[in-house]
Amino acid sequence: MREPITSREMGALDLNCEYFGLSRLQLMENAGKAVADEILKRFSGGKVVLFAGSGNNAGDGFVAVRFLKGFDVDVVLARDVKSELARRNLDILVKAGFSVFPWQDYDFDYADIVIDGLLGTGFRGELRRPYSDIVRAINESESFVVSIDVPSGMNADSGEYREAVKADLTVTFHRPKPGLSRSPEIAGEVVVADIGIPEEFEKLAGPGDFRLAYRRFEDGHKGSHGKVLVVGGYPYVGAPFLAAYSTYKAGADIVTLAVPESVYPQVSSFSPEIIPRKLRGDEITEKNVEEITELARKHDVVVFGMGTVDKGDVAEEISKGVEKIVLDAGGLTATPHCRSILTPHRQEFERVFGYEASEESVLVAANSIDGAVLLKGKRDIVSDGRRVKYNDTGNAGMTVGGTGDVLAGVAGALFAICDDPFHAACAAAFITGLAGDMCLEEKGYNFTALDVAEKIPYAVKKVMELK
Ligand SMILES: NC(=O)C1=CN([C@@H]2O[C@H](COP(=O)(O)OP(=O)(O)OC[C@H]3O[C@@H](n4cnc5c(N)ncnc54)[C@H](O)[C@@H]3O)[C@@H](O)[C@H]2O)[C@@H](O)CC1
Ligand SMILES: [K+]
Repeated sequence: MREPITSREMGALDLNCEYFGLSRLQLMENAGKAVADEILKRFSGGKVVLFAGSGNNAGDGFVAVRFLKGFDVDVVLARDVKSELARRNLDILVKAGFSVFPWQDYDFDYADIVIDGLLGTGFRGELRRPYSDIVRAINESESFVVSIDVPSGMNADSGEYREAVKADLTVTFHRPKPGLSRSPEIAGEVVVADIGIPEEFEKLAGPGDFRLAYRRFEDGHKGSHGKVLVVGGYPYVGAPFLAAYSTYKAGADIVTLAVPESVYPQVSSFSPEIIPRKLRGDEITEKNVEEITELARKHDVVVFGMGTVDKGDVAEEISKGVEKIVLDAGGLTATPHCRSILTPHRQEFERVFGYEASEESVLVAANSIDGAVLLKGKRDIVSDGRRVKYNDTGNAGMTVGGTGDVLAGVAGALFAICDDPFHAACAAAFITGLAGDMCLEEKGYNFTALDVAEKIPYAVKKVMELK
């Protein structure tokens, strides 16, 4: 059986499908048809009662009954249908003359088959009435019970339940939900139905991946959206600044930029938003490790290396005293001792790891660290040693200098609020490329890294508004 998928990951995949052109309505049609097919394999006729909730789980049920030709079907609504897609499918049933009843008016005395389309992966908390009444009625019946996706009342991820439908058969979609194997006593026989999501979509970063990493708190205080320490500079000045600036643009609350004395005067005059810190000496060396580690204590993540050359030793020492680090440019030669994201381009990757850049070698490289490798390229490859994703946003205009620094900063901002380096890296690659694509649309190919940074908030807005 395929590896389970959590409801958050499934939600991300389903947003990605929609973004790549495979609509939720199509998926719902396939899901409903799959439920009907499993019933048709086992029964040739009889009385069916579909109990429907208010979400897409109900929508799958409305589709399913359309395929049960020759069965006597009653559709029973627990409450008003809220999901627009489910509503569309319910309207079809009404138009087609199906018998539809509100639960409070329905006299449930007999069914050969009950279809449980009450609650799926959107279920939270505990069953409220009338759901609890319906679940009890289903469990008291002698009917063959088919649950759609998960038995209603069960948490799809943990398998926990207080009161839940006891299914004879659960038809779940795409991949099993983790809760099903944790509560086999209520899941019954589990069938994993293919609903037509291409394998490749599992490996393609999309807006769903960004949403897995990005979080906003309504009641947030200063700092709750991330505190990032960016360390870099010398010989280059613009690179660490670009990274720090982009960290803000990707939503971090506090960004501190620490650079050596030699470049401090320039860097500190760039932007009033960034808090500049002066590191002793003309370039970053081992003697700065203590002050950097001390500074890092007030931050969630350190982004190290932009504008430096061969500072792997320093980066490695810093990584011993912090929890999360993003390494770029001169920091890449380190083997980090904490959770990390490495952002090499092809040449850097091949120099540091000694293999030709490929999906396989990125996977192997990522396996050697506690974190993720984000290989930048026409098609970015992200891996944490277990999972691999590609990212196809971005365009030829992004070969301009500095876009790598932007990406490192964005990765830092996302890593500060998301503990999973793989999700943070996928999100960073996707959103930075999208910002680049928005630049291309507006300005043609002659945009700069600063233009990409400026577009990050708009890319974020676009992704967060997707439905
Ligand atoms: N994600 C996907 O890719 C796909 C999902 N599909 C179906 O969509 C389902 C998820 O749909 P939804 O996200 O709409 O969620 P659900 O249909 O599971 O339920 C959401 C509804 O239940 C209500 N609800 C939540 N907790 C409750 C509680 N404790 N008591 C009473 N009501 C409660 C919510 O207010 C919401 O209206 C899946 O389980 C699956 O059946 C399919 O259509 C195929 C594709
Ligand atoms: K269900």
